[in-house]
Amino acid sequence: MDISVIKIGGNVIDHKENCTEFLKLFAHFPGVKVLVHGGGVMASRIGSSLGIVPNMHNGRRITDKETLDVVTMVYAGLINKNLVAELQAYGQNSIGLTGADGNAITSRKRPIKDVDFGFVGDIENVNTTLLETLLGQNIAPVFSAITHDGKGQLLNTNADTIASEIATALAKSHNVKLYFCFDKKGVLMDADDPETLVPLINEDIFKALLQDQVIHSGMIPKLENAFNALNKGVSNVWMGLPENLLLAAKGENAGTTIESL
Ligand SMILES: Nc1ncnc2c1ncn2[C@@H]1O[C@H](COP(=O)(O)OP(=O)(O)O)[C@@H](O)[C@H]1O
Ligand SMILES: CC(=O)N[C@@H](CCC(=O)OP(=O)(O)O)C(=O)O
Repeated sequence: MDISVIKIGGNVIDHKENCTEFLKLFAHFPGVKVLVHGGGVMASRIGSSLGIVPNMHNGRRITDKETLDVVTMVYAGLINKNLVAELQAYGQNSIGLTGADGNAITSRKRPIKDVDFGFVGDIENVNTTLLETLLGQNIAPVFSAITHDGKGQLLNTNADTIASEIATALAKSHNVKLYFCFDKKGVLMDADDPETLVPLINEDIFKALLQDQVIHSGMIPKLENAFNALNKGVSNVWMGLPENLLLAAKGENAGTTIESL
């Protein structure tokens, strides 16, 4: 099968109009597809309103017990169910999942090294049989950023990592393309200036831009996940604005394409 794995960032879905525009696009995107959504900005805001202050390290959330409850409610509940309901309205049958549903994604609580990330899971397995069954019925799986350890514990997992690991697992038997849609035109030399787009990036350029702090915060895990997918058999990896998704699918350069060395 030709499969598109599309990730949508929290900064896009946090704006109703942008979210709706993206979901219509996703519903009409040709072929078989999987959606993975973030929502970090919403979890931070809703958590803060409950007195649970966000704690980030290099773009990744430190997830204590209270934060895990917040992210479960916000990602797997509020966001995931609203996205699925809206997709149904656009004629795209879809099913909202955490990693626990259908045993879709198992992960292991990250061991404590320099930093204790708390209830954060590193992915161990993606249930491709389940995904193939759903995709074969033209039901789009819609994943929130929650996985489980198989022993009853839910874990928070970066949504870019989920997209990358799903794409990689499916790439063992299918032709998979991975698209990261977010609130910027792509990788930028100046994150506030869309005119400074970097149209192609490889790992050497990434390391140099990281050193110069041109790339920071959430862009670090996004690019690490992009290279991970490319190095493990995903045929194309792209990042950019949701409205440029169709151009990207046609191979037109409207964002940043990730290249292997
Ligand atoms: N060089 C860069 N180019 C574009 N964005 C960058 C760059 N460095 C850091 N960023 C930041 O990374 C963010 C994207 O990461 P993140 O917030 O995790 O995305 P998402 O919306 O997908 O969750 C951008 O909104 C931007 O603020
Ligand atoms: C462990 C970890 O960092 N989890 C992420 C999951 C959500 C996410 O990735 O959302 P965006 O795509 O909107 O950033 C978090 O809680 O922020």
